[in-house]
Amino acid sequence: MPTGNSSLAPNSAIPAPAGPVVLLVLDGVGEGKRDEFDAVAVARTPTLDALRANSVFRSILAHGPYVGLPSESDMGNSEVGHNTLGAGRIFDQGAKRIDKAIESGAIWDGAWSEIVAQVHQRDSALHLIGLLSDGNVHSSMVHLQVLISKAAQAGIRRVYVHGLLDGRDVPDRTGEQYVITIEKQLAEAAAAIVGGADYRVASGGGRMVTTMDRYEADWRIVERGWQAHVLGTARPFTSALTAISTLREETPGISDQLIPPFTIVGPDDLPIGAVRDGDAVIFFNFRGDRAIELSQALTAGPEFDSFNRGRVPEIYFAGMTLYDGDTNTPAHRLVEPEPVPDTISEYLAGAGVTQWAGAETQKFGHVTYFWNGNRSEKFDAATETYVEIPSDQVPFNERPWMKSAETADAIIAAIRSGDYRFIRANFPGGDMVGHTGSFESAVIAMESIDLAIGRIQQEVERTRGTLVITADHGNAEDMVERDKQGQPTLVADGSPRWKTAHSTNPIPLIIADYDNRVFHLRDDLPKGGLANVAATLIELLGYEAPKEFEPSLITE
Ligand SMILES: O=C(O)[C@H](O)COP(=O)(O)O
Ligand SMILES: [Mn+2]
Ligand SMILES: [Mn+2]
Repeated sequence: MPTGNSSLAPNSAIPAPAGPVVLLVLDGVGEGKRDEFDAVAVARTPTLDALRANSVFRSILAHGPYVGLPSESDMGNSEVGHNTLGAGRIFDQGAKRIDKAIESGAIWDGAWSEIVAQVHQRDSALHLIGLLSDGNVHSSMVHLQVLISKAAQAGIRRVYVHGLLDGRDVPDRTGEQYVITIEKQLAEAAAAIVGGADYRVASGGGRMVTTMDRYEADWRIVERGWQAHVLGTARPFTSALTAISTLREETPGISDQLIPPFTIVGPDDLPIGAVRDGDAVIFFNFRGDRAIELSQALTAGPEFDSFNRGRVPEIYFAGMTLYDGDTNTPAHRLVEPEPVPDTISEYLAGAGVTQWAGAETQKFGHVTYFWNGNRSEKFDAATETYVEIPSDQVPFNERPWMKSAETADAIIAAIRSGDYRFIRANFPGGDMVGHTGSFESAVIAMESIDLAIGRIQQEVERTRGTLVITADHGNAEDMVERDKQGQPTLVADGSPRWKTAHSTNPIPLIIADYDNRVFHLRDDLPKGGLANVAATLIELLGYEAPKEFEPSLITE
């Protein structure tokens, strides 16, 4: 039985097209300066260029307040972007939700009191695992700092931070600064505890090789994190700063995200903060995609078979928030999420509109789980199909074409089947290759995506459907770190300081209709953004958009 809301009325002005409405989300493809650091502009993209020139085209906003983030300077990201695309409305998101729970004190109403009770009763340690970053995408330094202060106030005597290095949502090669900040706070907090306390960084590693895998793309990443944080058997160092400087010397130019995992050991060569029976563990990341797998490893029983965990400590585990609503992962959390109700998928399922969603592994959950308001189950299994194409397990600058061709194959098969009225897919190249900081690779990523779009476009045209192309946030269109005036910055040898993070740029919206329907862009929505896309899609499918949605960007 569909769980959908079935109140979509037919649109009297814009009829449904003969063929499907096909939405392509080009992950991390914004509207840039079209200069030599804009991989989207530098790439040879004849199909995208022709679509921009010959169909309905405008740019829309995908950052900060337009996707529910605190300020204009917050770059967008995939979670909030796909949540907003699917919800058709703007909700408080990510960091902002946790910030509010800290302000109101609600953060201490959930699992926190059980954590404190456990640590006192068992005379055990509290472990804080997560990303050391102020990118505000997966985690926030402020949240970690608040937890450390609160632990000290609660008189907890042993606190160990297992800190992952970012270099992906913040400028690269800045990892040390975050470690220095946290070590200083840990030392101050410990010094203030009467009778002495042990507050230290106990392990770490670059986030793309340690712990933060997503969508089960490569469990070995989580296994390495398990060894570093839980077992304490990663490569030993006497401090996190020594670890980072040594590992950097061994691989000059290494990105923070790729720094191998490490464990801090004491003079006896034993790990200072391995996870033991009776301990409490908080994963302080708030975003789910890259937090689910370690959470599973930390809480699953003997049936767990994604890697061999060896010793499995008996612990109290809590996440910062709920990471997966369908599997209730994790069972304990500090902040309860606000569900996103009445997404576009739910409305379409309720109206009986057949839907297909697909992407390669790296973004599969984005077009399903995030798109559906953090829900991985379908609304109506009878009318929805999800297809995942396995991603390569390599740094993506080495395979920048990713699975663009295979994704196009799957979309074309879905169109040809005639079974689906709404098809949505994600092409990750602009984002995943943009994050590597390799400009040449990002150009190739865009060219391979353009080739894929060309093939899809022909099929949409042949079936008299509508092709809609947008993105979720920027990345590949601005590949250089800029100063406050927007000028590119250089490294010591005069080469550009390549940027690995997202941008705050607007993103494109292209609507190419091949059924000769008449509609125009509205001119009264200059601040239109991702939240306006769902209503636009519903109108393009031939229905009236729900009243609670942000308005459609088109009019008859
Ligand atoms: O998880 C990541 O890869 C980055 O932190 C954010 O990228 P995404 O929001 O595009 O997934
Ligand atoms: Mn993205
Ligand atoms: Mn990204």
